[in-house]
Amino acid sequence: TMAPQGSQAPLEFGGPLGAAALLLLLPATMFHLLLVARSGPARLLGPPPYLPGPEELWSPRALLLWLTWLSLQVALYLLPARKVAEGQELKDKSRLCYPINGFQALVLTALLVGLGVSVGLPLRALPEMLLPLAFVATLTAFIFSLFLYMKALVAPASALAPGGNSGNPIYDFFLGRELNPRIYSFDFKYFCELRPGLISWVLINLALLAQEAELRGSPSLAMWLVNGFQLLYVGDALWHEEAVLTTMDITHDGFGFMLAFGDLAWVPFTYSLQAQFLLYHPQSLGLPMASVICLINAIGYYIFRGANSQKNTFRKNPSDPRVAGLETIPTATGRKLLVSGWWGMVRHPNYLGDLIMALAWSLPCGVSHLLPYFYLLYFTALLVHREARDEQQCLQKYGLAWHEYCQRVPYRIVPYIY
Ligand SMILES: NC(=O)C1=CN([C@@H]2O[C@H](COP(=O)(O)OP(=O)(O)OC[C@H]3O[C@@H](n4cnc5c(N)ncnc54)[C@H](OP(=O)(O)O)[C@@H]3O)[C@@H](O)[C@H]2O)C=CC1
Ligand SMILES: CC(C)CCC[C@@H](C)[C@H]1CC=C2C3=C(CC[C@@]21C)[C@@]1(C)CC[C@H](O)C[C@@H]1CC3
Repeated sequence: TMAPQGSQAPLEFGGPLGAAALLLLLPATMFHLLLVARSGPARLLGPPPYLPGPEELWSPRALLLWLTWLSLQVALYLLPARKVAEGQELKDKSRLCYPINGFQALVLTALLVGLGVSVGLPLRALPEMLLPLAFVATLTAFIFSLFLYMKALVAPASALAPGGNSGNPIYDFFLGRELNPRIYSFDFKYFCELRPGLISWVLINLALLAQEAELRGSPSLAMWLVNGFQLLYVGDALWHEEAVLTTMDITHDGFGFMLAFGDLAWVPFTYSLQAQFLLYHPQSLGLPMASVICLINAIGYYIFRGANSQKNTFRKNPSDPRVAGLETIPTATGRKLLVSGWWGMVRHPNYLGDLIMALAWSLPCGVSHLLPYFYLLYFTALLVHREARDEQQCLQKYGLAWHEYCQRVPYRIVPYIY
C-alpha cells in the first residue's frame, strides 16, 4: 500500500506552527551566530552586526568545495567496512544492514587532508568561507528534504515513521516522513547522522586553529583545548558508530528537514562556534585553569562513555560479566531495565556527562561573553526536550515497569536537581 496521510500520532515541536517557526528560526540562528562570532562585541543577544548581501552568501567555490566534500564522504561510506551491523527490528519484522566504517572515514579524511596540506591546500582559507559554505549547506538541506518528502509519497506505508505523516505538508516536511530512506543499500539518514557533519565540524575547528597559528604565531592554549575536546567527542562517536542504530533518530524519527539541516549545516557551523569565537577573540588561559577545564571534560567524558557503554553492553548481552551483577527490573516486553550502576543514578546519566563536557568546551573562552555558552544553553534545551520524548516512548514500550523505574530512580538528568 502507498503512504497514508493524516496519521494519529500526537504532534510534536508545537505542531505545524512550531515546525514552520523552526524552519526559519534554525537557519536564522545559525547565520546570526556565524556573523556575531566574528564581530567585535560578539553579542549573542541583540541584532547581528550587519546583514550579509548575496555576494557574501553565494560563492561557486563554496558550492564546489561542499559538493566535493559530500562526494568524498559518500565514497568513504561505500568503501568496504570492518563490520556490517543489523539495525533494530522494523514494523515488517525485517532488519536493515549498516556498514560500520565511520571511524575509518575519519582517519582516511585526516590522511587526505594532511596530504592536501602538504602539497599546498590552503586549510587556513576555510574560516573565510564559513558563511558561503553554511549557505550552500542550508540550501542542500532544503533541496534534499524536498527530495525526501517526495520520495516518501511513493514509499510503502510500512516504510513511514510514526510521526511526520500528519498530512500537514510543513510539519511533515520538517519532521520527515520516511523512517529509513534508501537508494539500494545507501541509507541517507544513517550516512548524514554522523559523517559529513561531525567530520566537517572538526575540520573547521582545525582550520580555525591553523588560521590562529598564522595570525598569532602559534595556536592558543584555549584553541588547543577546544580542538582536543571536540575531536575526542567526534572520534568517540565514530568509533562507537554502531550505537547510533539504537538512537531515536534512527529508530523513531523520519528523515526530514530537522535532521537533514541539523546533520549537514547546524552541527558543523554552530558546534564549531567556540573555535570561531576564539579566532576573533583570543583568550589568555593559564595552565592551572586549563588543568581544571581538562578535569571537567574528563569527568564528563567518563560519565558519558561509562553510561553509554554500560547500556550498550547490557542490551547486547545482559549476562556479560561487566553488567551481569547490576540490578534490573523486568518488563512485559522481555527486555530488562537497569536500576543500578550509571542508570540507577539518574534516568539519563549519558546526558549529564554530555552536558558537563559542553561546559568544558565553553570555559576556555572565558566568562566575558555569553556567545561561547550558546552550545551549552541550546544543548540543555535539546536534551531536556529529548529526554521528555524518550520518556514518552519508554512509557509506551514498558508501561508499569517504566513507572517503577521512575519511582526507583526519581531524577532525570541531574541528581537531586532535575
Ligand atoms: N551532541 C549532540 O548534539 C547530541 C548528543 N546526543 C548524545 O547521544 C547519546 C545517545 O542519546 P539518545 O539517542 O538520546 O538515547 P539514549 O542513549 O539515552 O537511549 C535511550 C534509550 O535507552 C534505553 N534505556 C533507558 N533507560 C534504560 C535503563 N535504565 N536500562 C536499560 N536501557 C535503558 C531505552 O531504550 P531501549 O529500552 O529500547 O533500549 C531508551 O529509549 C547520548 O549520550 C546523548 O548525550 C544526543 C543528541 C544530540
Ligand atoms: C537543528 C535541530 C535543533 C536539531 C538537530 C539535531 C541534531 C543536530 C542532533 C540529533 C541527534 C544527534 C546526535 C548526535 C549529533 C547531533 C545530532 C545529529 C551525535 C552523533 C553526537 C555524538 C554522540 O556520541 C552520538 C550522537 C547521536 C545523536
